[in-house]
Amino acid sequence: MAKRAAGLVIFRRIGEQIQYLLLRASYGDFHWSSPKGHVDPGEDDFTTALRETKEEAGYSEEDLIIYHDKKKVLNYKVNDKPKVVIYWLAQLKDPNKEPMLSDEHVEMKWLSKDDAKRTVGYKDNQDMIDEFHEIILKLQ
Ligand SMILES: Nc1ncnc2c1ncn2[C@@H]1O[C@H](COP(=O)(O)OP(=O)(O)OP(=O)(O)OP(=O)(O)OP(=O)(O)OC[C@H]2O[C@@H](n3cnc4c(N)ncnc43)[C@H](O)[C@@H]2O)[C@@H](O)[C@H]1O
Repeated sequence: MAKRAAGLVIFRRIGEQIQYLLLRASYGDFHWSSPKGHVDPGEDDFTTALRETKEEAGYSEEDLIIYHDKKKVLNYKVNDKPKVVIYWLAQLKDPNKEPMLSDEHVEMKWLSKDDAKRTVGYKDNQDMIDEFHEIILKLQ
């Protein structure tokens, strides 16, 4: 069975700019991703996404506008085992509220779409950012 994780792709608006939050892992290949993590037994994906966002970035549901109908699913392999990651799009209400990191991450950045795509590196994640970005532009 595939390993399952869930999280939120969080963006903020700073003036005319749209920026995406990325966190850098404190382990392994020190990769960058949106807040997300393993779905615990009996937990639904959305509950996981909220819990992991609180644990990893310090943001609660009240800090965010969550677009429940804007969801993307990534499928990839980690150590040859399939993994599925479900992400919802979310906007940080107060763009000046900085995240509070846990010991799972060593660094955070707010990045433009193109810098976020470069930083995550993986094609499916880049495509997801593009798709979410188009959705955000239509929200304005
Ligand atoms: N590897 C590790 N070593 C030590 N402690 C660990 C660990 N992973 C988690 N932990 C610890 O385990 C505990 C439970 O964590 P928890 O967050 O609850 O569970 P998790 O499932 O491990 O969480 P994540 O899904 O966020 O894990 P990840 O960052 O490894 O996954 P990702 O898919 O991004 O990344 C996994 C790999 O896939 C790669 N990858 C990411 N995105 C893609 C993609 N789109 N396509 C292909 N490969 C990708 C990454 O570069 C990376 O190599 C925590 O204490 C945590 O610190």
